[in-house]
Amino acid sequence: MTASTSHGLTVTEVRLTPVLVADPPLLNTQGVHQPYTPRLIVEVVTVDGVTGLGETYGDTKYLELARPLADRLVGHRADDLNRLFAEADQVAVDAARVSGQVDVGGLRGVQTADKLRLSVLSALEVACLDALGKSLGLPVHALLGGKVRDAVEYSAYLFYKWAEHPEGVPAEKDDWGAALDPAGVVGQAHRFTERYGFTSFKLKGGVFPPEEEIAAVRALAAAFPGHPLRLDPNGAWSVETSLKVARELADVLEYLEDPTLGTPAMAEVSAGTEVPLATNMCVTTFAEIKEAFTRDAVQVVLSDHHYWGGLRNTRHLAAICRTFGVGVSMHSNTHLGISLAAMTQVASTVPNLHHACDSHYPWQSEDVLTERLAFEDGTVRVSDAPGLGVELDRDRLAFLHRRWLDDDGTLRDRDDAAAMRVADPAWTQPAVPRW
Ligand SMILES: O=C([O-])C(=O)C[C@H](O)[C@@H](O)C(=O)[O-]
Ligand SMILES: [Mg+2]
Repeated sequence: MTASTSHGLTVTEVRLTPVLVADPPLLNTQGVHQPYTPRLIVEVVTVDGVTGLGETYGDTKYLELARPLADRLVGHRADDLNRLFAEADQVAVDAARVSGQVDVGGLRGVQTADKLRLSVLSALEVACLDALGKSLGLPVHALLGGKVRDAVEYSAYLFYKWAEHPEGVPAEKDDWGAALDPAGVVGQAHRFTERYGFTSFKLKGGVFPPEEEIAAVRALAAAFPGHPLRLDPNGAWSVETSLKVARELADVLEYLEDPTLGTPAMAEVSAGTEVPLATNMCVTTFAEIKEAFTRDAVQVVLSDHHYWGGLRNTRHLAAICRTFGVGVSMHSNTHLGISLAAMTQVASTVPNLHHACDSHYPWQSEDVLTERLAFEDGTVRVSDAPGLGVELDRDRLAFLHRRWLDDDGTLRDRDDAAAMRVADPAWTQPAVPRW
C-alpha cells in the first residue's frame, strides 16, 4: 500500500526504547519476578512535531517484531490504524517463537503469531491515539466515544513475596516487606489500603499448597469483611482441587481466576460451582471465545489491551462479552504509567466493566513519566487532558534504557523460573496441575 499524502498527522518516526525496570520479588506458580523486568517504550512522532506514547512487553520476541511493524506506520497518518492492523500479518513471526508454545513468561495463555503481533500493535495504537488526541486537543477516551465514568477502580494486587531478592543479586530495595503466610498477606493488604485506598483485593496464588492459600483468603475476609476478594493460581490446580477451593471459599470470593488450565477443565469446574470463574489464560484471543462461552467455562474475561491488540479491540471484546452475558474485568502484567494511563482511558469507556481492574503499578517504584499516576480511594481519575495526559521524562527513559543496554541478556527476557533458580538451584518449571 502506498503511503498517505503528507499531512500534519503523518508519522515521520517511531522511536522504540527497551528499558529494564525494578521489580520486587513477587512469587507466582512459575517462580519469582526478576529484579528487573523488560518493557518497551514507543514514541510516534508526526510531521507537526507531536509525540504520542505507548508501552508494551519488552522481551526479545516483541522487540523482533516492533521495528518491522513500526516501519509500516512511518509515512502513514496516525489515524490510519485499521490499515496498519490489516497489513500486520505480512510481518513474519519466527516460527520458533510460537510453535506449540504457551506463554509461560507472562502467564497469559496460548502464544500465537497473531497475539505476538497484537502485543506490539497495541503499543503503536496507543501511541497513535495519544498523538491524535494531542493534535486534536482531545483525551483518548473522546476518540473512543467518550467516558462513562470519571474514575476507574483498581484492586489491590496482593502477592506472596520475599522481603528482598536473593543475596548477591543486584536489585532495588522495596519497603513492602515479606508476605509468606496469612498474616503477611493481610499486612500487605493493609499497606495497600493505607497507601492507595483500595477496597477490593486479588491474591496471586498457585504458590503454596491450596490449604495455605485458602487460609490467606479467609484471613483477608476476616480483616476486610464484605470486600470483594479474588484468588488466582494461574491454572495450578486440578479440576478436583479447584472445586474443593471453590466450595471452601464460596461465601467470600467475588470470582476465582484461572483455577485450572484450559477451557475444557474450566468448563468442568464451572459446571460444579456457583462461584464465577474469571480468566486471562483460556480466553486471550478472539479465536478462543466461542468454545469458552458456548461451554460456559468462564463468567468473567479479563481484558488486557496489550495482548488483545489495543484500546479499540478491548472495546470489541467488551461488546462480545456483553452480548453473551459474560462479565469484564482487566488483567495486568508488570507495567509503567503509560500503560496505566491507557488502561484507565479505555476502562473509562467500557460500560460493562463492573469489576475493579488489576494493576501491578503500585509494585513499580520506577517510571518513565515526569509525574506518576496516583491512586485515590482505590481509583485513578480519568484524565481529560489531550491524549493520554502523561509526559515522558527523557532522563528517566535514558537511565532505564542504559540499564537495558548494560545487561548481558540475562534479564532482557522475563523468566520467573530462572529467577527462582538463583535462590533454589533445583527449581524447575512446575508441571501443572501442581495440586
Ligand atoms: O492475572 C494474572 O494471571 C497475572 O497477572 C499474570 C502475571 O504474570 C502475574 O502472575 C505475575 O506478575 O506474576
Ligand atoms: Mg490471572
